[in-house]
Amino acid sequence: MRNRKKIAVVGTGYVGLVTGVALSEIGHLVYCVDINAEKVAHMTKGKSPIYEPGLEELMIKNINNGNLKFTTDHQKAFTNAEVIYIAVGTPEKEDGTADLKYIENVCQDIAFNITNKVVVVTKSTVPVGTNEYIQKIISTYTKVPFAVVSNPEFLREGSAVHDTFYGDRIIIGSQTEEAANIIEEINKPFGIEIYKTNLRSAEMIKYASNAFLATKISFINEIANISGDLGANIQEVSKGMGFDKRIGNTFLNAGIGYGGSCFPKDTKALVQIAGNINHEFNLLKAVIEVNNKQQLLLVEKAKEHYGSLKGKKVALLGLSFKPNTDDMREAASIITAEKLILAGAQVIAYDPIAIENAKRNLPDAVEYVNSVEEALSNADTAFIMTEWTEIVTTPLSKYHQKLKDNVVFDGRNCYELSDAIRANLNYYSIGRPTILCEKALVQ
Ligand SMILES: NC(=O)c1ccc[n+]([C@@H]2O[C@H](COP(=O)([O-])OP(=O)(O)OC[C@H]3O[C@@H](n4cnc5c(N)ncnc54)[C@H](O)[C@@H]3O)[C@@H](O)[C@H]2O)c1
Ligand SMILES: O=c1ccn([C@@H]2O[C@H](COP(=O)(O)OP(=O)(O)O[C@H]3O[C@H](CO)[C@@H](O)[C@H](O)[C@H]3O)[C@@H](O)[C@H]2O)c(=O)[nH]1
Repeated sequence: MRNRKKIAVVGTGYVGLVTGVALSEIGHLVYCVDINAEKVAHMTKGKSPIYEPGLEELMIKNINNGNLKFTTDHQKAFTNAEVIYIAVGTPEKEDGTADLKYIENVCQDIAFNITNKVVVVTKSTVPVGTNEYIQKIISTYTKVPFAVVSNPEFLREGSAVHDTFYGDRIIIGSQTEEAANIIEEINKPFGIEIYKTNLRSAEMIKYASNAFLATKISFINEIANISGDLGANIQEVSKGMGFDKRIGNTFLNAGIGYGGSCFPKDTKALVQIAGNINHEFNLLKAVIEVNNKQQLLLVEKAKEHYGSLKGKKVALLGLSFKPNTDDMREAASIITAEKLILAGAQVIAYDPIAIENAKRNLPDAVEYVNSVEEALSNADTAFIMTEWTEIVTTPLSKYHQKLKDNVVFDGRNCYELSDAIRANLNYYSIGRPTILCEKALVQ
């Protein structure tokens, strides 16, 4: 390949691993470096440490053709590298601000190990001004010339590989044209629109995009929360709104709120970033509050239905924060399971992929089973938390057959109301009229 570069990617989480694999796929020599030796050993054997459709196949292909290497050794990865991508975590601290400790460590790793002129590209989501801070830390410890570029990541978990090759835009923030051009050249083969900005705009574009999407979700959830009782159906409302191109027809699915590793932490971080310049971001604070309440909605509906949940056996279907991922970070299933157990209920949980991760996140009292059917067979009622294909394709007649109380609380509006009526079920969903059938056991 012409212009083949040695590229290092630091951090092999959802962003780093996918970035490294994609860069190797377009022909670069990529060293992925991580401090987690167990993970590196696993990846060296062609095993992905995360569940991400299509990722492992591309990993194996590029390990075998020599384009993709994994190491715990920063020196090995950085020696002669022309570009270094930073993709380590920026989790939230207790006060909601982004914790930059992993970024700071990587800056030192970079400063102590680079051997030649290099472009340092920040993929991690970092507060406005952080790339200048990165520049400052690295230059404190090295005389080797380098430039810093902000290249925020917009991939979604569960479709990360697809999003990397078919994303909507690539943002390149830089103080120097030379560095921006190098990163532009690297990205051209993806054929995605590239927009070049200054460093701080690029950093802000990432937070603003996530905050806007979170706002869209909380907005539609609030509309849902009044629609059901008013006899409107939120799915019709969303669809009707979405015909307006200014609104757009995506990200208007009402449900039990947003979770995941990004929206909850990035909205809180942006509130803090605004606070640093004495701006009260009231809109975003409301978005967060609406979401916190939304995650409790199914438990509240169940308490209203039953009076008390004491002794009730609840099938909790879908545990990850969204389908097609094993990520449990900020999943609504966590708070739901906690509240159910606190109310004296028993929780029987099922997820097609995330059970191992769920065991580390859900209360110890939760029992796990191996199929939707097994969960339903052992339960009085079901809570649908994540719209995995396996869950949405389970016919409602199965719920009717198996659940002792014949009641379903659907947090993702997986079924048509007409199907619930036909299945003779008690069916609660989000922003749609509740179906209460005569034969159902209402206690
Ligand atoms: N997960 C997503 O969907 C997503 C999408 C866009 C942006 N982001 C942002 O990208 C960043 C990374 O997120 P993630 O979910 O991929 O993180 P992650 O927590 O899954 O992975 C981070 C990895 O970095 C490694 N690491 C930490 N310090 C290191 C060091 N000094 N050297 C080498 N490796 C080190 C860790 O061992 C871990 O494997 C965050 O800022 C996040 O906000 C995430
Ligand atoms: O209409 C919708 C769309 C999403 N969600 C929920 O929102 C959360 C986040 O979903 P999604 O955005 O698909 O997944 P993420 O992988 O968290 O991706 C978001 O966060 C990433 C990390 O910053 C960004 O890169 C992506 O662009 C951004 O979509 C999940 O709990 C979804 O169930 C809804 O409730 N309704």
